[in-house]
Amino acid sequence: MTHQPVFRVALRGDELLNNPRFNKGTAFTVTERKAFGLTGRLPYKVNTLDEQCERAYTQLQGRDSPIAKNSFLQSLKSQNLVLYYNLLTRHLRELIPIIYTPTEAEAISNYSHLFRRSEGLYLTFPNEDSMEEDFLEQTKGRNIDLIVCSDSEAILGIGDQGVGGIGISSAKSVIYSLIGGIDPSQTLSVVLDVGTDNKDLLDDDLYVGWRQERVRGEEYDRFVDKFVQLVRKHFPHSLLHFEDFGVSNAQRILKRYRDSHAVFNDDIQGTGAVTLSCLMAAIGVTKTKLSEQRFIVYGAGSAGLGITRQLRDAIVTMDSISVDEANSLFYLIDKHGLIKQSLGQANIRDDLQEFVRSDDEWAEVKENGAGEIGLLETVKKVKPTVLIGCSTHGGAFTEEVVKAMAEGCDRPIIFPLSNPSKLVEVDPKDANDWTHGKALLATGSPFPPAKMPNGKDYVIAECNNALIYPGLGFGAIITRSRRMTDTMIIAGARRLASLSPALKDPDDALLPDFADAPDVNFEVAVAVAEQAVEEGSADVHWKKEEAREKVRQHLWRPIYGEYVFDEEHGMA
Ligand SMILES: NC(=O)c1ccc[n+]([C@@H]2O[C@H](COP(=O)([O-])OP(=O)(O)OC[C@H]3O[C@@H](n4cnc5c(N)ncnc54)[C@H](O)[C@@H]3O)[C@@H](O)[C@H]2O)c1
Ligand SMILES: O=C(O)C[C@H](O)C(=O)O
Ligand SMILES: [Mn+2]
Repeated sequence: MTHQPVFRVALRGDELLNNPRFNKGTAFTVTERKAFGLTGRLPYKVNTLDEQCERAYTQLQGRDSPIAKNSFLQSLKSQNLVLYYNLLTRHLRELIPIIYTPTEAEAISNYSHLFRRSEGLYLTFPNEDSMEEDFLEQTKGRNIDLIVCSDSEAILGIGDQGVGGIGISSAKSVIYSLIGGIDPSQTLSVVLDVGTDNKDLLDDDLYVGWRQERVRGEEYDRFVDKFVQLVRKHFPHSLLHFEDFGVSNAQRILKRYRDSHAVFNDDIQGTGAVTLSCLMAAIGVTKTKLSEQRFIVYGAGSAGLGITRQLRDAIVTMDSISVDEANSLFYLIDKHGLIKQSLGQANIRDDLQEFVRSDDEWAEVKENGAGEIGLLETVKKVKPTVLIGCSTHGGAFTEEVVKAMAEGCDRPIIFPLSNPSKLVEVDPKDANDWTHGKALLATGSPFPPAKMPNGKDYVIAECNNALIYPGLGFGAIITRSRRMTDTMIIAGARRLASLSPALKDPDDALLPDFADAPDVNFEVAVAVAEQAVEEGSADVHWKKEEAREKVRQHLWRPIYGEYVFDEEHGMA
């Protein structure tokens, strides 16, 4: 039986019932009801957490659509955190897609219309002067270990969502607590509302954010910098997680701050890490080396470039080849086709320069190699072994593309990673059918199993950064690391790869199931913590061998504590 912790609490009556962090609803005991002035405020029966979960689950089943379930759970979260997390823990596989990808995308795009209650911290451009005051007000009395923030410019694949981006910061924070075991009261979700260029939102009278075009350039940088400096000043040991920034800001901000604080960009680094793990599992099945692959990455934004760099670095380290040789294995395609010289320097972002292909290579395909080269042409010429999609272009991997790829290699590795589900580059069921079960598949959103020619199910791995970032973050937090280093991330990715079901059975999924995500992330956190201590990124006095026990001790679990009223020293 789990031991019940004892908390000193200063709140009474309605204040206690209205505080989601401390509220237990009908689970307050008779003694607590007397001590906290609740006897007349609650119905007679004292429920157990099991009973409360059963009731909440039944109520949830009464909602008929994913978005209605999402709203129900959102409201439960604002009433009783322990009950919310406990319920989710019991039904992880079923409920993660409701509170996270893909349903959260729908909730975010309707944010202003679904709005009922605020959550997290809204830092809005015109209120820049009071930013520190607002920040301190929101975090008063709490020790914040984790801050998730978004400026909402590139939310999943659905683009600029303005103030609704608070939804992705909150959902990512929830996953940290649910899967990673980070105490939710030590997390902070932030939206940096710097306006929006989403015309529908600008035209919407009910829009609840700052109805102005996006601030860019120096003013934007100053605003972001002010926020980052506040985080560094007040919570120097925290992890600052950036989510769904526009591609050029994402890269720039990460580079700017990564040597002075533990910052982490999930779309770049989290996605790079989970995809590396997934690929390691896939080449375990094909019995080939990383450096023997030819890669096409379709969509060269935050995720595409993050993945490319992560894979490239892994190839250099693991297969001991030069950076140039490793770069030459990658073909990146974006809106204007293959990224090659004739696009012109001005049209190619700086951070893509090392992956620009020469025109000469394409002289047989197009005169002088100039002109746009599309996906199908690239597949036919390059004969890729790996095709990764992070383009937001639903259906881009057509039957012709997939079949052309299957002609060039025995076991095509195809990861259509765009979210939410409707933007997936190819439905995994189709890719499986078109390749007669030969393709090794993973997607960014959850999909049902595909049928193999022998009638067996092929479980589609969910290659979503949520399978790894909670563990990466926990590993960094528990070691009080002041940097999130590449080596810490690789340690986590390798540990995740080692847990792939396909290592035991090549017909099984490439990555562990999300139902096992808490155990998987525990292992990732241990690997990251070990690495942080060993390399000296950690700021703790314990040894690498103690990492496992330390992670275990710090895991937060959604159970009720026993409350003692203490007006003077209690929590409020
Ligand atoms: N599975 C995961 O864990 C994961 C993680 C991060 C992002 N994603 C998904 O990947 C997608 C991209 O995310 P991002 O953060 O990199 O966004 P981003 O805006 O930084 O990048 C998208 C890129 O795709 C390009 N693009 C758009 N249309 C295209 C087309 N028709 N053909 C080729 N390229 C095209 C854009 O020009 C841009 O460079 C989203 O759908 C997102 O949900 C998945
Ligand atoms: O949010 C997700 O599901 C993964 C990823 O960070 C994305 O932007 O799509
Ligand atoms: Mn994201």
